[in-house]
Amino acid sequence: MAPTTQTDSLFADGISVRLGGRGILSGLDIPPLPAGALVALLGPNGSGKSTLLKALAGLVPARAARLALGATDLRPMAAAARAHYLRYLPPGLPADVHLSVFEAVMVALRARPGAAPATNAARRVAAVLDELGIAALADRYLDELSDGQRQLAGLAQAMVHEPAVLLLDEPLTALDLNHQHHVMQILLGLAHERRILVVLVLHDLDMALRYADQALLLTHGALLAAGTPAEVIRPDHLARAFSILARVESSSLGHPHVLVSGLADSFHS
Ligand SMILES: Nc1ncnc2c1ncn2[C@@H]1O[C@H](COP(=O)(O)OP(=O)(O)OP(=O)(O)O)[C@@H](O)[C@H]1O
Repeated sequence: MAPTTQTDSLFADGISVRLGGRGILSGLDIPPLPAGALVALLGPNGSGKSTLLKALAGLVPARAARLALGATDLRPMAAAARAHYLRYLPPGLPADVHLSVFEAVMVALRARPGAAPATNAARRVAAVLDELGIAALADRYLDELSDGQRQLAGLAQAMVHEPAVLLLDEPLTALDLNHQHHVMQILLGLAHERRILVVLVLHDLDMALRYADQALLLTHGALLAAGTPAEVIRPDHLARAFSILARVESSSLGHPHVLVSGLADSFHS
């Protein structure tokens, strides 16, 4: 396997996925996503966001004209091999796994090629739990945690691996407001300081406006818009994608917010 550095961009062109006899993604061209970027994947329910992340991770059968991390062609790799480069975190961890949080993160770390010796590994696991503010959960069992706590444990599993690309499917969904911002700040740090490409599905457009470097907006399995969050999260795009009448205004704190004034049924397609 060719060595890959964490400074490579992800290239995904002509991504097509069929599931259950239906075309879910049809020749989707994603602009190159650079290492070190926090990319928000946006779109209405059923628009193909999860399918796209799974296609990148090799978890659903997909065709691609190009799928590469830098010069490394990911297409011939099965999901297990791709996981060394791209780590997919589903929206919820299975609730029936009887491992402690520490053990679960350790298992993830040991699965990494060239895993660190045991004492370093234990230190690394403890550091990640600490960084996420869940050190107190280390000895708790996954099947005894709340959904939000389990989501943070899943994030620790994904982070400890330090892949080149993190693919996070709705990582904020079960989290309270404090943890949502905490996690976004951690992800921003992973992107900007450790040069990891973080692609995350978000339903909260304000979070995307506030934290993301780039945004991708999907509708009906196609890319409606790509660019900076301000370029993507615009009234005309929101009307077409979400059938809402909305505008973006700056709050008194200087953060942009989406203000919804109504539903735009006439835009619904
Ligand atoms: N295994 C499957 N078999 C058949 N169709 C599927 C399968 N998985 C997803 N789909 C369909 O693919 C489309 C895209 O689903 P996907 O989960 O990617 O959407 P999403 O944008 O992530 O939605 P949400 O915001 O609701 O999570 C939907 O119409 C869904 O019904």
